[in-house]
Order: sequence, then C-alpha cells, then structure tokens
Amino acid sequence: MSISVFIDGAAGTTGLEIADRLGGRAEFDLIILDDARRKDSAARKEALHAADFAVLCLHDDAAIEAVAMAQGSKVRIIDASTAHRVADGWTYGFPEISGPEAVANATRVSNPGCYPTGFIALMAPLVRAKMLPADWPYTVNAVSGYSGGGKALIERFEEDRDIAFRAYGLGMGHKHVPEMKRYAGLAHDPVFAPSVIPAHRGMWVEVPLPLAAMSMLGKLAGAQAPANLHAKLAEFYEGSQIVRVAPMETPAELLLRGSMAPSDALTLHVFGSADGSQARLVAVLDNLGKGASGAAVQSLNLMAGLPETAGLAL
Ligand SMILES: NC(=O)C1=CN([C@@H]2O[C@H](COP(=O)(O)OP(=O)(O)OC[C@H]3O[C@@H](n4cnc5c(N)ncnc54)[C@H](OP(=O)(O)O)[C@@H]3O)[C@@H](O)[C@H]2O)C=CC1
Ligand SMILES: CC(=O)N[C@@H](CCC(=O)OP(=O)(O)O)C(=O)O
Repeated sequence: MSISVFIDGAAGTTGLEIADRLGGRAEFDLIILDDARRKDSAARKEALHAADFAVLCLHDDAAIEAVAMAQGSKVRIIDASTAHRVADGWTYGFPEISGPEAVANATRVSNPGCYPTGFIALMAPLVRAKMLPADWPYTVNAVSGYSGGGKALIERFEEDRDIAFRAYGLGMGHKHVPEMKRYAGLAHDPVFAPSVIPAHRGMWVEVPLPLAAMSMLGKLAGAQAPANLHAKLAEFYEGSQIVRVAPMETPAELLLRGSMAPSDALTLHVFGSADGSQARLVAVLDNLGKGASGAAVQSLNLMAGLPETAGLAL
C-alpha cells in the first residue's frame, strides 16, 4: 500500500527539491496541487485531510495556517518553516540529536533551519558531554548559498551579478537563534553572523573556540585539546551515513564550489592550533540538502517506517 504525501508549497525552492527526492519512489503517492489551486485554502485543506503525511514548504504564516487547517485529520506533518521549531508539542526533526525513535513516532515534526543544522551538529555532542561549557558566549560565523533565501533571494542574486558577498542579520535577533540555543543546550544566545555568497547552494557554519582563554576563565572541565573535541564528535556520529567527521588534518584551504551537486550529507571538521590554545569547529553542508529537503525526507522515512537514508543523495 503506498503512502500519500502532500507537499504544500511544492512550487517553492524546498518543495521542488523534496518532490525530486520523493518523485521516483514507489512507496509514495505524491499529492501536488496545480498552479491554479496551490494557494487555494479549500484545496489545501482537502489535500491535508486526504494525506498520510504533509510536508509544509511554506513561509511561517502559511505553515501556521496549514497546521490549523489540518486539525481533525490523521495527517502527520513535517514543517520546513521556522514556525514550530521551539514550539510545544513539536519534535525537532534532527534524528541524530533528538533520537530516531522520537522522530519516527512523532505526529508533528519541525525541520531544523539550515544554519542551526551545522551549529547544533557541532555543539550538542560536546556540550552534552560537558567538554564545552553551556554558559560560554559562543559566536557562529556562517556562509550560505543564495537558494537559502528561497525564490526571492534566488531572483535577486540571479539578477544582480555584482553582489560578491552579502552580510545580514546585522541587527542580531536572527530567527534561527532560539533553536540554536535550545538544541545545542546553551545558556545564552550565540552571536550569529550569517552571510550569503553568489553560489546557488552550499553552506559553511563555523564556531571559533578560544580554548586557552576559556580554560583560564575556568570554563573548561580539564584541558580540552582540539583532538579531544574531534574524537568526541567522531564517536558521537560513528556509523552515521549522513553526518561525517573529517579526519583531523589541516589543509591549506577548504573551498565551497559554485557547482556543488545536491547533497544530503553533513561534514564536520575540527581545526586546532599547534599548541591547542585555539580551535575552529566547522560544518559544511548543502542548505537545500541536510539543511532543508534532505532532512525532511530523512524524517519522513523514519516516520513512515522506511530505511532512514532511502532516496537521499549521500
Ligand atoms: N531555502 C532553503 O535553503 C531553506 C528553506 N527553509 C524554509 O522552508 C520554507 C520554504 O522556503 P523556500 O522553499 O526557500 O521558499 P520559496 O519562497 O522558494 O517557496 C515558498 C513557496 O510557498 C508558496 N506559497 C506562499 N504562500 C502560500 C500559500 N498561502 N499557500 C500555498 N503556497 C504558498 C510560494 O508561492 P509562489 O511560488 O507563488 O511564491 C512558494 O512557491 C520556509 O519556511 C523556509 O524558511 C528551511 C531551510 C532551508
Ligand atoms: C540565506 C538565507 O536568507 N537564509 C535564510 C534561512 C534559511 C533557512 O534555514 O530557513 P528557515 O529557517 O526559514 O526555514 C535566512 O537567513 O533567513
């Protein structure tokens, strides 16, 4: 018996990528509304009530509306928007961090934000193990491909080829900070510095760590050499086909390529100074892969009782 999945917002950037990942799979029957009906409330409500699963690939207000319209139905929802990431009654759709069973059994799953995926993957295992303090004022420096901003930012970057670098979130208070704080287990909001480069997809999320200064201030339990942090991350993600911890070596450079192929993997790096006084934790991913559509499909697989990585590009 096939599983019906309604993609609400299937004409958008995330929705199209989810439809691509599910399209060739015999287990799923996709419900996709045509152009004339895709924003029609009655048609969306009918689809929400007919489907086994709905993946909301919508901006927050339309996602909140969809959840209200689904009331009284049996549909299980994965919401790709920011609307429910720290909301009561929702499971954070990051199986490596929330636990695969929690996601598999949930009826309401919020898909993590793209930048938080990198940040939380790096930080949660180390904070949980008390190798990094929960109460340090961390910073997050991050770079995204322009597809991270959906259709509007894609259009802007494709029209204005003169943008070489776009820093934003300069007033702080970016919408991703609450989920970063909560799921990394932090006491304070991290200082988040996001930016966009003229590449369609790709993402770099970095957390610089002044280890010697943290130790001097009594914030580290014992000396935490960069190699210890790397070993803990490697242990935490051992056996994962999705999250990979790169060997601890220091290349002369790391590149994000404009021609990056779609990928649902997430690669973590730890770089350390020779004397161990400083480290840089770095996550490299595809904002549209593990940062959005790949994560939604991973959660859908688990919720539908299918192999976790089915249909993913790894
Ligand atoms: N892009 C990314 O890398 C990531 C995106 N996300 C999140 O995923 C969600 C979707 O983002 P993204 O795909 O980038 O955005 P897009 O703007 O590319 O797509 C959103 C789609 O929703 C449609 N839409 C708008 N209002 C309604 C409505 N009332 N009913 C039905 N459809 C509607 C839009 O229609 P129209 O085509 O007419 O504009 C558009 O096709 C957002 O919440 C975003 O924050 C999360 C992680 C990463
Ligand atoms: C480059 C860019 O603009 N990125 C988006 C976040 C993309 C993402 O993860 O989206 P949601 O949290 O909305 O689901 C931003 O900073 O608002």
